[in-house]
Amino acid sequence: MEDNHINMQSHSCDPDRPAHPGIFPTREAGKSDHQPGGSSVDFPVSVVLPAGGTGERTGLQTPKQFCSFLGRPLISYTIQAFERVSWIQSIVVVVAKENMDLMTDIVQRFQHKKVRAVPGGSTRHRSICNGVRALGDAEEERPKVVIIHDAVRPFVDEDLLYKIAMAAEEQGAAGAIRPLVSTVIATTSEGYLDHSLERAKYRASEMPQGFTYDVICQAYQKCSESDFEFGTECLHLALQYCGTTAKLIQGPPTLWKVTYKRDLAAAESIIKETLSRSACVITGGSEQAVTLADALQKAVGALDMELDVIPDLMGENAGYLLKEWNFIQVSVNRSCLSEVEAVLKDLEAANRALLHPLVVIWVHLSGSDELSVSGRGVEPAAIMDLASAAKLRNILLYGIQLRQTKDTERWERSVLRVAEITSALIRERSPALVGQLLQA
Ligand SMILES: Nc1ccn([C@@H]2O[C@H](COP(=O)(O)OP(=O)(O)OP(=O)(O)O)[C@@H](O)[C@H]2O)c(=O)n1
Ligand SMILES: O=C(CO)[C@H](O)[C@H](O)COP(=O)(O)O
Repeated sequence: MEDNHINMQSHSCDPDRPAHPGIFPTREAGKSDHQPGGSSVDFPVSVVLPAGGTGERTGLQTPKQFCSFLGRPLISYTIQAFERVSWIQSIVVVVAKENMDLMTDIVQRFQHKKVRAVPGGSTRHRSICNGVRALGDAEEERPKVVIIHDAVRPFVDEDLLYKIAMAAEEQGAAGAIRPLVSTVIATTSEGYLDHSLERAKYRASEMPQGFTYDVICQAYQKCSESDFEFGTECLHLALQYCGTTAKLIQGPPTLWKVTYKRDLAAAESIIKETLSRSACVITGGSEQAVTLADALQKAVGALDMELDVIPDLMGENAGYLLKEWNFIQVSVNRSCLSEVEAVLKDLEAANRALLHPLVVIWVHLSGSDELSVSGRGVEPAAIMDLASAAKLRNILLYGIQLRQTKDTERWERSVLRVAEITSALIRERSPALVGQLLQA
């Protein structure tokens, strides 16, 4: 259970919390991307992402690295996890020849900048070897350290990459490990137990792994056809052919490799959970909106989502537009969509919401005397039209309507419903509900 566990209660300090599939909602709006501990390496590091497999074990036609979550292929999440690390200079993605065009299209569509694709081989080692060779094409661009990471492990974070790169530079090779979940046994050819290994002494070898360029090149130059055909462990090649003993570093459980169909569902759920951590409420400065936002903050806190409350998206607050935040625009007694239209325009100007569908929720707080939104100006069709246009830009717009009341109990119930609906809309990102005006 541990591997797919998602901690629903705590936030950024939990080391086992899902790492970032290239999505990293930092708490500080307007600042540049977070660098854990501010660590950076001062030697050139490049990455090889083997993505040339067929994903037979998923039982699907599409190789797992090209399966999409929220409209974006898995490989793109993995690439972004590396691309956002400032000290990584280049990324080589190794794909099967027949998928080169698809990969080029992904690189363009999701605006990957540090990436180039090279053709893979018939086994994982052959693919990795092609990637490493491609890094050596231009002598002046040769990295000091090469990080190798399966394209189908999207949840890798900068802290671990830093540790791997530093250890690889010092030691020649380094790799991530995890404790074994099950005991490993050896079987006889007749299918009986031969012996079992003492579990505490062994570890599962995971990715990422890092090597100095010289070590990994030499290992692939010297290794046998049998290694290329049947080998599964780059660290072993470094030991056997270069005498390099790898430093091993324990990584988080989310390093696990998408292998079976159920892993794709688990990856999707982690991606959704990560994208749903934070939202900001835009109040327009109205007193009632601030009261509602404060009440929402309390209610949503219990649902494990953090809300920042801001009056508008001006000045420093414009930083929110560049982050993986969701937006809740509260409009009070104003049954027109102008405020949420302004938010959509700001997002468009900031060129946001290309990589992941972003959620914008319009909360219309009507006066106790107002009948309904449809009775006063805004027709449900208007929000539907606005939402359809926004959806083309990968923004999912939903509406929630609630009525002010002096009846405290009723008001609290309504606020709780807004919080629940908001949380569900942000988590699920359902395209089917886009443009709907829900009643709280
Ligand atoms: N000839 C190959 C085989 C595998 N890989 C890559 O190596 C990583 C880990 O391998 P694995 O999980 O075994 O992927 P597949 O070989 O695609 O899966 P399966 O064994 O189920 O077919 C994947 O990113 C996969 O695309 C590769 O680049 N070239
Ligand atoms: O964990 C690893 C250690 O090097 C590799 O990702 C693993 O060996 C890939 O193997 P397979 O292709 O059999 O899934």
